[in-house]
Amino acid sequence: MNQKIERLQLYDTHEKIIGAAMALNHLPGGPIVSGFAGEKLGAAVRSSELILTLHRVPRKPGNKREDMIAANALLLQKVCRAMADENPNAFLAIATNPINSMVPFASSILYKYGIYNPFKVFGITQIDIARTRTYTAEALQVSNQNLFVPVIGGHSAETIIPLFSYMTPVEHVVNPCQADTLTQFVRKLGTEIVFQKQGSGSAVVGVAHSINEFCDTLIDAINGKEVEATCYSANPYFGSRFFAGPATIGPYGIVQPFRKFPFNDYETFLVNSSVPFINRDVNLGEDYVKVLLPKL
Ligand SMILES: NC(=O)c1ccc[n+]([C@@H]2O[C@H](COP(=O)([O-])OP(=O)(O)OC[C@H]3O[C@@H](n4cnc5c(N)ncnc54)[C@H](O)[C@@H]3O)[C@@H](O)[C@H]2O)c1
Ligand SMILES: O=C(O)C[C@H](O)C(=O)O
Repeated sequence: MNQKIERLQLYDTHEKIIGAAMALNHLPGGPIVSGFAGEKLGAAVRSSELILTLHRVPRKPGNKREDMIAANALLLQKVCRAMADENPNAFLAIATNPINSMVPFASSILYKYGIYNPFKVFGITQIDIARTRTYTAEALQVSNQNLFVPVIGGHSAETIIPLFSYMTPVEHVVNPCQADTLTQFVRKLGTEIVFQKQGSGSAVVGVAHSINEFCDTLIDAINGKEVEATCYSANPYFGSRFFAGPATIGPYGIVQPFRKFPFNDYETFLVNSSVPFINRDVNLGEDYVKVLLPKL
């Protein structure tokens, strides 16, 4: 349990969430947990400083992340509506896939509701850092404890970009061939888990770990510190309106989105080839607003 969280309000359309909240309350040292179901989404988001979404349908083998927009957008729209009604100043962190489209989708919806703050909407891409770190350490046969590789771009097979030239500690180096092999490997890991779980879900434990890492840092920001955390957010620096990378975040949201710094030729190639995919995904998310809102 994360000791920095004082109060945790869980929401699910299904009543089973009440039992899940009760079970979490049995753990010592954690937050006070309440469950909210059905029509009680407004009560669940009321007075929360951070609203986190990790709902609904994980993809099935054969699906791409972008196939999940229709399955997952409606509930995200409802969360945005509840924010507009109950808690317009909260931070919104989105782990629901497809992140590349869901963040622009939520941003457009919040804009329509008159409460969009681009500095307070985050897509959680931390899992790509965890995977890169683990498998790079394995390839180099070093401890993964202190190893860190920044990962930028987006969260999909075509847009995850590990920056091996910024790996720390600096004495660890991967050669160009290893960089390409690891990049292609890490890009496929989400799909591989979905395949191996045979339609029963996705990387549940990995995302729990990654969300905790991200939220732990974000809570420090909410509590007044200036921190660095990787997220997919509004970003004007790469030729797409959204882009992931280490951002500086403070109590009022993102202070400085990830900016370009010198890339090697391979990283430049990856960035240039990811931008058209991110633009496509951003358009898919924004276009879905036009599909959904007239029906509401
Ligand atoms: N960002 C990441 O790194 C990352 C990693 C893994 C999974 N995901 C995404 O997280 C989401 C969930 O995946 P999972 O594998 O945990 O799935 P899961 O099936 O294990 O969990 C989904 C949960 O959503 C709940 N739910 C369903 N309908 C709901 C509704 N209308 N309102 C509220 N809750 C609802 C279900 O009760 C269930 O508890 C998917 O979109 C998946 O792609 C993201
Ligand atoms: O791949 C998925 O569908 C889930 C998640 O995005 C992951 O990377 O594991």
